[in-house]
Amino acid sequence: MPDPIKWEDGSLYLLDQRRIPFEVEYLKCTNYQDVAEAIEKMIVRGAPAIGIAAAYGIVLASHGGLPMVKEAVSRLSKTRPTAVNLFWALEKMERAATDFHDATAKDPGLILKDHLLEVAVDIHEEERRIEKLIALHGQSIVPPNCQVLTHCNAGALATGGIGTALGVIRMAQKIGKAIKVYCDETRPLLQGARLSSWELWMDGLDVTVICDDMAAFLMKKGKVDLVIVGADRIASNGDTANKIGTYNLAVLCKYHGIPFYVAAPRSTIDCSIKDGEAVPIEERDPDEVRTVRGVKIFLEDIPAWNPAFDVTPGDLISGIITEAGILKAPYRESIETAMRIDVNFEDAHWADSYLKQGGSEDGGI
Ligand SMILES: CSC[C@H]1O[C@H](OP(=O)(O)O)[C@H](O)[C@@H]1O
Repeated sequence: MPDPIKWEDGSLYLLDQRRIPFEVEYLKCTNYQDVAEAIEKMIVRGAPAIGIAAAYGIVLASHGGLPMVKEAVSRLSKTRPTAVNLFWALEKMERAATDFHDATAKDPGLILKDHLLEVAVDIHEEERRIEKLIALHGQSIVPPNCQVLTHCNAGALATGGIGTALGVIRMAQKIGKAIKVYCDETRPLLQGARLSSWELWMDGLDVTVICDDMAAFLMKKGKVDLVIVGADRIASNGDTANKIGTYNLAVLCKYHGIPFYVAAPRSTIDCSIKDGEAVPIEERDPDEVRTVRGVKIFLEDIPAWNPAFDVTPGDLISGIITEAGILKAPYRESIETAMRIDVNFEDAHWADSYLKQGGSEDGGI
């Protein structure tokens, strides 16, 4: 699986996910403006991946010192409003620059860029380790011979690691639970059809793409035992913002008595908001609805509505799988506890032993 985010020789290379699966092309970013545009155009997308890319964007601004770092933070924070990982990463990078700036006042020899690169790489590497823990915890809710439905792409392309929802699926498969996966195509930008099916197919999994409007009938036919999705922002009561169409699945799962799980790192939890009403929902260009891969499907003059996310109430969520374990309702309490847990990353190593089974040295992805 090509890395969606690569830092090489002082530049950031972003896999252009708009072209996947038919072309594998990287965009070279040499300044923070390039990174901001890449996030807005969804060349790089997915909550954790957006945060990681933005962190490297701050590194590209470091030659201008703290003033340019602050300029870059402001610009990057205006790219996409919903995924909280973006703001978490920018805050961490700005704090590192500010703290370091005080230090450089005393010792001008220190190089801000090297320090910020260290912090950005650490954010990236920690995300990879976190996803292995999410996968280890999450596989426990996947029964053998499970038929799993997933929505959008919460895989390696969305996170820079093994993925969150797809990381759970990969781990369950590697541990020996034969999995059949259905991917919702996920209109309008088709992240499920283009990205998730490609990731899973490349890993040799049994994957089938369905149109979003087929999910209910698939459930009625008894072909879905579990739904697992990613997240972009989780409120302190467990209400979860994720790709538009996720809420539909949660309601359908309630009706059909099917478990509905969210998989996400704790950096996706926003404890500053009490419920999902406060999540800023990105509205994108109506032309994304008006076209399919550039081909118009209805008249220009007819308005289109294009919210990129919806919010699933916590009471429709069976569990939230994080690196600190699987959180259950009441989420206000379980989230409060989870945020205080000091996670032992040692376990991530034995995740590798599973992921490497039949896979390459880099943990099977
Ligand atoms: C692992 S988070 C992935 C999350 O992000 C996606 O949104 P987008 O493709 O618009 O960045 C979608 O909500 C996924 O669940």
